[in-house]
Amino acid sequence: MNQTLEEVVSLARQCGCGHRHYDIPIEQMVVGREAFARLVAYLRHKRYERVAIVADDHTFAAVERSLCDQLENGSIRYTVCLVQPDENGDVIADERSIVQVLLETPDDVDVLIAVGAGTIHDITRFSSYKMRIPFISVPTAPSVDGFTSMGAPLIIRGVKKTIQAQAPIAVFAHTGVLCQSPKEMIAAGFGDMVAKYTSLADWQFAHWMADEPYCPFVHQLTEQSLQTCVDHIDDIAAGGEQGIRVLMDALLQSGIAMLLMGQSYSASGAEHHLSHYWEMEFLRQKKRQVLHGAKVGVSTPIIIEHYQRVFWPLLNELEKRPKSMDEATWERLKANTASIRELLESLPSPERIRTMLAKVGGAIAPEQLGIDPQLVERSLREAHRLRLNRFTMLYFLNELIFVE
Ligand SMILES: NC(=O)c1ccc[n+]([C@@H]2O[C@H](COP(=O)([O-])OP(=O)(O)OC[C@H]3O[C@@H](n4cnc5c(N)ncnc54)[C@H](O)[C@@H]3O)[C@@H](O)[C@H]2O)c1
Ligand SMILES: O=P(O)(O)OC[C@@H](O)CO
Ligand code: NI
Repeated sequence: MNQTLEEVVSLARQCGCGHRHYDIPIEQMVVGREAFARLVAYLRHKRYERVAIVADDHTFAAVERSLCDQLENGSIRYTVCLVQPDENGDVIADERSIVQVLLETPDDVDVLIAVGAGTIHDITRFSSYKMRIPFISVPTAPSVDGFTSMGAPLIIRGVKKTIQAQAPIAVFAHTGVLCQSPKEMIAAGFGDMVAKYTSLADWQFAHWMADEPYCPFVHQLTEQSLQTCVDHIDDIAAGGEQGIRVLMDALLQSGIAMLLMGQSYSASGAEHHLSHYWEMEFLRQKKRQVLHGAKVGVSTPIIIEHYQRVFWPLLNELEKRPKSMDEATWERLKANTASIRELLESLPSPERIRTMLAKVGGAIAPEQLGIDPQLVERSLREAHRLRLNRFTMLYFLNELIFVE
């Protein structure tokens, strides 16, 4: 983390933004080679006797010997639930996976341990919440900022919805395991961070235009985690321990920012709408899933281009009320024009973002991920409908501007 966990807890307590900040239940957060030894010490300290690991075939293989040997040496008894992939070979955070975890978890378990990346964490987060027991996070790849957050984005009847559940009570991220994770997952983690350029801009916009709850401290935590990744891009691209630690710390900090607000505004704007739309389309077409961070990485410059192309001209036509706008929208937009201009100007160019993504080995265009231009076009028109309670600039342009 850029700031220690203790600093964040203390700053959140002093925050004067006027909004409720959720308590951070995370008691320990370890990123290092000693993570699994510290996990065992933590389990013993908590006197947890019955532990259930939730993983999938790949994530369990990534930690198996190093984690299980430690647990056995520490006399911790554990069961393992390996969540099964769907017909396409993907493990999905959906009804089936959740029911599998509920069925395979013994009734007297004290704590669940999520051993995996974003998907395993969301399945475990939701299942443990419904079982009214805590969960511990053991990330196997620095691929998303969803380890420390409390929301679980789930696919329910084919629709991606985020349900607020719970954050972990502790995180033990073994840097040896993270460094061994596939390079695409490291690039995806960087992509999920780059997405904060547009998510933060959308959040700020939502606050100005629709009085959505906003907190400068949470904004700053997220921005700081993004900036450290940008500052250390060479280290992250090299994939060594130092770069992976910087990336992981940033992902954990962004997750805590979401947790403090009890929702994901800071981390997920229109670029996430597009990604979720593509994900659902791939599920419908029974195509193999693409990493979340890879999708939000390529959607971020697309959203910036779209805002520059569609929003910018609108801001120059506000002297008289344009026919495309109702009175209230016009007044509000006029009152905030200077701030919105400045906000749009502050976004990096799409080329700069693509250069950064390429540097860490990530995709820069949707076609590289099997997402065709028609799907991109359709998502720019429709994807905001997935989250009608999220007031992004994309929502605004599609729902509140009336094109004849
Ligand atoms: N809760 C949140 O706040 C939040 C935040 C961001 C993303 N997410 C969600 O996370 C999900 C995506 O997670 P993801 O991108 O981490 O992918 P994932 O968890 O689906 O993992 C992708 C694949 O990588 C494998 N894998 C993981 N670690 C590995 C390792 N060390 N070695 C080899 N293979 C490994 C997995 O088994 C899986 O097959 C999406 O559903 C997204 O919406 C949630
Ligand atoms: O819950 P949502 O809004 O899908 O986003 C969570 C996460 O992907 C942010 O990086
Ligand atoms: Ni994300």
